[in-house]
Amino acid sequence: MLSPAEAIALVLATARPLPPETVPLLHAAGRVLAETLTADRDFPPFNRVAMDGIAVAHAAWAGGQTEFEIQHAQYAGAPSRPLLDPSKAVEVMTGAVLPAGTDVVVRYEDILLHDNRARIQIAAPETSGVNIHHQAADRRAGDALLTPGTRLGPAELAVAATVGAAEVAVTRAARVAVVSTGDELVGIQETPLPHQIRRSNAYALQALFTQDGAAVSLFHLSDALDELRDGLTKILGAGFDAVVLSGAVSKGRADHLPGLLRELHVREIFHEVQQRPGKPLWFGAREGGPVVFGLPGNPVSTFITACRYARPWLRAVQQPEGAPAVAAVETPAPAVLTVDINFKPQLTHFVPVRLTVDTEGRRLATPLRVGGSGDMLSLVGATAFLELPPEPAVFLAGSAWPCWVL
Ligand SMILES: Nc1nc2c(c(=O)[nH]1)N[C@H]1C(S)=C(S)[C@@H](COP(=O)(O)OP(=O)(O)OC[C@H]3O[C@@H](n4cnc5c(N)ncnc54)[C@H](O)[C@@H]3O)O[C@H]1N2
Ligand code: MOO
Repeated sequence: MLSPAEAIALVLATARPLPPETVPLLHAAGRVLAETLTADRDFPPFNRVAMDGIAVAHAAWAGGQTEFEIQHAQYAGAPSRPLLDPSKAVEVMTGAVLPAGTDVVVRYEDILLHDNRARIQIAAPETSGVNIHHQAADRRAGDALLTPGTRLGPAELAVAATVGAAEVAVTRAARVAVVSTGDELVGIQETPLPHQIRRSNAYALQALFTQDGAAVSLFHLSDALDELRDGLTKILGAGFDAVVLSGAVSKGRADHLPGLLRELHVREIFHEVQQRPGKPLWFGAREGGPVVFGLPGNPVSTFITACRYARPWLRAVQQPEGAPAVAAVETPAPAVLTVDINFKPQLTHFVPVRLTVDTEGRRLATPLRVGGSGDMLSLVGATAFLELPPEPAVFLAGSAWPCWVL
């Protein structure tokens, strides 16, 4: 049986970059850039006044002059007017172009203004340039500011806006079908009969994949073989990039999916991974069609396997052509267990935890009480999960293990 590392390698080997598309910047949050955005001008584009006050010639001030007549006022957004007489000053506002002929700004807090004259109350600095954000101090025109493969968060969107990228090329959103299966499951508006439950997995998966920019469609199919076959045939041919099923991949008589998927020409790449939860995980791909994740139906198994296998695939396919696909997939950072964990089976053990940071900056992982992989309530408050290897059987408090942040 495959280890999680072998399984994720097989999953990622199927990831092909999605093509780019152009979207308005307003709709680009969370998407992955498929072009290079360059500085269209210097940053800042002019010597920018950084404090409200007066601008003077440093040479005059350093030479002993402390009283300056105000020649004019320079506001942000107004074309720059030079200082014509170096013994005078210009009142300047933050964001204004520094007037030619001046090279230092003195804050209002450090001057007295009276009768159109300013008296400076502090000693001149040794050099000019104080309180000025100099042209090109941050970047030069033509510099690459954002490169392909960058996820557009708030900071990146601001950069795109400032270079005038009203539209940006991003990788197309992955189209994902989330399909729950099972005759015991009813819709969330329905009142379940005693032998039924409401379907919850699809909502967790929808939220998880949407966070990564995917366009998710929800489906539900019953366990009846004919309905399952008809439904899956339609879904597999509907142009999705990935089909994510939950349930019906284990050994029960109604667990038809592995056989049915083979019948529908979805090539099995693996079935079962040496792990808990999530051992019955199924993964395959259809030639010219979607990849298919058959996630085990128990809610904790569904959630953990979606995070560990489906989400990295989603991130990998969003990396544009040429960008290293594996760069999309973060590596787990170690976290320190706060309690002992005993786990004897020779399986990788995924443990939902809450992460905190101690006074020395170490990441601490406190396991949540999990009543088994059907206990979906145990995931509430989880911020990460540990990946404990098959050996040893006892994981001591104070030891550090790979940890995936949710
Ligand atoms: N004889 C064996 N039985 C089982 C094995 C095994 O190795 N041998 N593996 C167990 C493990 S581990 C898991 S996990 C489950 C996975 O089974 P399936 O993927 O076939 O899932 P189902 O049987 O369809 O459902 C399991 C459980 O989860 C509930 N469920 C399913 N879908 C949803 C949903 N969308 N929302 C909420 N809850 C859902 C379902 O009602 C079941 O209670 O198999 C073990 N059995
Ligand atoms: O591994 Mo199953 O996924 O225990 O619940």
